Amino acid sequence: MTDHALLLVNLGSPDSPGVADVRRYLDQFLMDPYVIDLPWPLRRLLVSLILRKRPEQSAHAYASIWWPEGSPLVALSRRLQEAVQAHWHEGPVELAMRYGSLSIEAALNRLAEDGVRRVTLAPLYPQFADSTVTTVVEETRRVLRASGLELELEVLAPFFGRAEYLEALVQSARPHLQQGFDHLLLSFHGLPERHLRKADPSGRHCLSGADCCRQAPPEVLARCYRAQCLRSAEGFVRQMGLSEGQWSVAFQSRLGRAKWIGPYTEEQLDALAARGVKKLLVMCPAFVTDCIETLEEIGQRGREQFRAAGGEELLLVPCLNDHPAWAAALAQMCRTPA
Ligand SMILES: C=CC1=C(C)c2cc3[nH]c(cc4nc(cc5[nH]c(cc1n2)c(C)c5CCC(=O)O)C(CCC(=O)O)=C4C)c(C)c3C=C
Ligand SMILES: [Fe+2]
Ligand SMILES: [Fe+2]
Repeated sequence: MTDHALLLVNLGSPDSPGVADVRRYLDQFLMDPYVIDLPWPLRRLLVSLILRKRPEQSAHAYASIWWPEGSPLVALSRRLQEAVQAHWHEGPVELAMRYGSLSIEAALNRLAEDGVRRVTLAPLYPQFADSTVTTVVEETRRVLRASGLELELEVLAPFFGRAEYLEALVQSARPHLQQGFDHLLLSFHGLPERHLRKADPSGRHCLSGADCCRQAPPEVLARCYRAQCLRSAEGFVRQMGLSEGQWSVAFQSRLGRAKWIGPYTEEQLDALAARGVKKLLVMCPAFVTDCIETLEEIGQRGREQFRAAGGEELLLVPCLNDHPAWAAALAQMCRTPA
């Protein structure tokens, strides 16, 4: 059987670190109603305000991490695609980006032309959020409806707690942890608190108390990004054999003035340095490929901040990228996607 394809979808990057390309990319990304969840006129107004200064700042940040092959996120996703293909014999493995170049539409058209009948869609996000997973799934469904392509679609569910993902994380991170460290910070991408409340099917569990994520019932856990991040972190440290006090969780990449889920990575970097942590390891398990948020925000700005606060060394643990254990794990999870 060679008619069952995989479609890997990551977030996407600007075409270049030039200000015009970054502005176009940010406009498409932030105008997605799953990312900035305001009615269109307000969203347009807010995004236009953000686009007055942000493209210059982000372009500078992108330029500092750009590779000869282009954006690290896109280049690493391509390498992952090739590595997964070696484990997936049921059909082609395609790659698309939700924003910017490499559209989902073009990928689906290529698959249909190749005679594919069945597609397993793998949003490359371990934890569920409307701003990542839902927007990818909805865009894929929209393209299928609009094009009339007759492709049977299955979706890989968020894999935050799956043994295959956690084991790959352990195998890729272990050599870095073996170098020794005072503390391990697991820094996840942040999310506005409003998004968490909106996704809560009970309408009252999320953010109801300091420990709500640890007591989330299954239907809440299935939709709560913060609870899923904590499960990933706990699963990873358990399998690594770390003890309490050696590690903590924080959330990075806050944008705008609204309240985001905490604790905030920026504040934790100062707090850890003040507590006497000298050698800090940071890993970012919400990202499967390294990107501006890991390489620049943590690897450059975070490192400077930690050192200025009295720390000596901040080491960034690479994301899963195209690690052989991860490529095998992803193919295996796609065989039982639900
Ligand atoms: C309201 C704004 C944002 C939400 C909500 C958000 C959620 C979210 N994002 C990721 C993963 C990635 N985000 C990346 C970049 C990025 N994210 C935002 C804003 C929100 N993200 C911005 C404005 C940017 C662009 C960079 C910048 O200007 O700072 C990336 C990296 C892209 C790259 O090219 O390298 C990833 C990956 C997750 C997982 C998530 C929700 C949980
Ligand atoms: Fe983001
Ligand atoms: Fe929650």
